[in-house]
Order: sequence, then structure tokens, then C-alpha cells
Amino acid sequence: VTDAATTGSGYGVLDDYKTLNTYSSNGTYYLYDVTKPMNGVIETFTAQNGSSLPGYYSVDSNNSWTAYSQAADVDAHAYAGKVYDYYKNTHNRNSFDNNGATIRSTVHYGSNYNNAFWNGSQMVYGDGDGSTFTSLSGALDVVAHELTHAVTERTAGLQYQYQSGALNESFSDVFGYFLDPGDYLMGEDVYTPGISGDALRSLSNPSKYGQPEHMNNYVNTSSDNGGVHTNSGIPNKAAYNTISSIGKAKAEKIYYRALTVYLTPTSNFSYARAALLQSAADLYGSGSSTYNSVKAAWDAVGVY
Ligand SMILES: Cc1cccc(C(=O)O)c1OC(=O)C1CC1
Ligand SMILES: [Zn+2]
Repeated sequence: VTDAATTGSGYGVLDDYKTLNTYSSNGTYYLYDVTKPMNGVIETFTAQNGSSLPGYYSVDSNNSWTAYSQAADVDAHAYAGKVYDYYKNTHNRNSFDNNGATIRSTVHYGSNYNNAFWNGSQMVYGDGDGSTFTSLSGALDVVAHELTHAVTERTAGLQYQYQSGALNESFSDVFGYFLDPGDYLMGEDVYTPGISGDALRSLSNPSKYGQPEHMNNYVNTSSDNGGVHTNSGIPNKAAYNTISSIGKAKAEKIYYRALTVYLTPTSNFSYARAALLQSAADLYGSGSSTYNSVKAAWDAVGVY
């Protein structure tokens, strides 16, 4: 019996060809990636449209992952690997726990399920209903959003409600941008497959998708854990202001430092402004143009 790391290939949700880090054992191939440093494993499962987790390993007989039913598995696996590489190469973070934790994804969760989530242990993706969403793992910014929920949980621990919850959501969207910097849109690759050009959210124009982009328009509600997917528009707009003035390279250092060094479970928007300013001061100096740009970014959304 020879078990070995192998390289497979297949097509993603958008019919895009890609190679895959797989594993072969006893003539069966698995979406099981053992190529990361310090034994960081990435593995992908399918719930076979049930709701029990993790479900079953995604397997193939010849390492050619070309069936339409495998496209969501292919992308969940490939994109989890890309997000792992981003956190390791850009921030020297070894998986979401910074200790090589296995990154597990399950696709084909539920039936016509228009959601994706981190459940505290793994990522979970629905197939969408084909109208609102197609398979949600088909977007790199979605995968980065979900895995960043895990990073946040292990670092700042931002409580998923009201302002701390909107920050939790915003940091996931912002790192979604850092992984997919071609546009300031979230989920555009899997949202409404029948309509082009729209998205779930926009960092540059939150109000285009019904989100506030100034503190004057903060939405006081108890639904959606206190409006975490609504009020994230305010810190998202501040992030857009920051990125467009200082650039991605500096912004991602400042955001990662704020998330991992300064933010706490109960941080509110004002504290996030302070954490990002302190991070900018630490990295680029308190009198720097970078510092002043972060200050202006948050002034513009009415958070002091
Ligand atoms: C689609 C969806 C529904 C409910 C919660 C989330 C969630 O993860 O907060 C969710 O995923 C996203 O927002 C990703 C970025 C597109
Ligand atoms: Zn989220």
C-alpha cells in the first residue's frame, strides 16, 4: 500500500481549470493537501446535501475532478489553500490558530442553501438555489471571508453582535478584499449567477446594497445579531477610504496588526479606529501620512 501526496486537476464553479493538492491512498484520491509547512493540512468534505458535518471526504477515482458535482469541492479546496498561503506569506500566520490547525471545509451543505459560515471548527458552504447564489465556495473572497471569521475568533474574538459583530463582519470582508483585490465587491462571483455586475456587498459603495456608510445612519436593530451584516458598511467604507489612500500593502499590515494585537471581544467602532491608528503609528509613525490617512478615513464615516 503506497500513500502519497499527489497533484490532481479539475474545474471550479465558474468552469475554470485548476490544479489541486490531493492525496492518494489505496487507489482512491482525496482532497487532502499535505503540502503546507509545519504539517498544516487542508481537507475538503461533502455533506452530500445533508446537514451533518463534516460529512464525507471528497474523493475521486482518477484524480481528475471534472464532474459538475465536484466543482464546489474543487474551489473550496483550492481557495482554502490560497487563503492559507496568504496568511502565511503575508502575515507569517500558520493557519487560523497560528499553530498549523487543520483547515476543514464541507461543501454541498443542505438543499438550495444560500449561506456560507464558519461553525467554530470548520467552513461550511451551501450550493445556493441557483438564483440568489451558485455554490458559495466558488468565490475566493467568500472563502477568505469565512476563514477570516476563524482568525478573528482566535485573535480579537470580536463578539458577533452589535458594533463588535459589525467589526467582525467588516474584517472578514476586508480580508476578502485583500485576497481578491480586483474589485471592492463581496461575493460577486457567486451572487445572482443570472445577473452580471452585482454583489452581496460593496466596500466602496456600501449604500448600493442597502448598508449605511456613515455613523449618522447606523441601524439600531436586534435582527441579524444587531445588524452585523448591515452596520459593517460603516467600517467597510472606512477600510475602502484607507486602502484607496495608502494602498493594499500598508493597509493589510495595519489591519492584521489591529486584529491580532489591539482589538478585543467587546471593541466598538471607536475602539477600532483607535486600534487601527495605533497600528499605523507602530508601523509607519504617528506623524506619518499613512497615520493621517487612516485618521481621515474614519473621520469621513463619522467615527471618532
Ligand atoms: C452568504 C452569507 C450568509 C450569511 C452569513 C454569511 C457570513 O459569513 O457572515 C454569509 O457569507 C458572507 O457574507 C460571505 C461574504 C459572502
Ligand atoms: Zn461573515
